Amino acid sequence: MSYALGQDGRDILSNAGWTVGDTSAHKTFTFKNFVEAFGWMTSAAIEAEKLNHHPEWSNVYKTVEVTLTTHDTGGLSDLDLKLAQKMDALAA
Ligand SMILES: C[C@H](O)[C@H](O)[C@H]1CNC2=NC(N)=NC(=O)C2=N1
Repeated sequence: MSYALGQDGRDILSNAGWTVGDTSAHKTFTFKNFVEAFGWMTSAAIEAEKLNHHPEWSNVYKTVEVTLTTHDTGGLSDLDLKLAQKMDALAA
């Protein structure tokens, strides 16, 4: 189950560097090199699977573009916030 993200949750994402739109949040993660980027994606994928909540993302060399949205609800949910916080912690 997930619930629509309120303004408080949207502010948390925004303050953490995510660009928050009506129905999604976006962030560009830049790493030292490809191995760091792909290693982070591997860790983030495991966390996503645990949450049963999956990112839209793409990788070019050391950059990973991430968009989070909840397809089931057609907008941002608490699961997007949870995954964003996991991703940020793993990148720190
Ligand atoms: C059946 C399964 O729970 C759903 O398809 C899950 C899987 N991962 C998901 N990931 C995302 N980002 N949004 C969803 O709505 C979603 N739904």
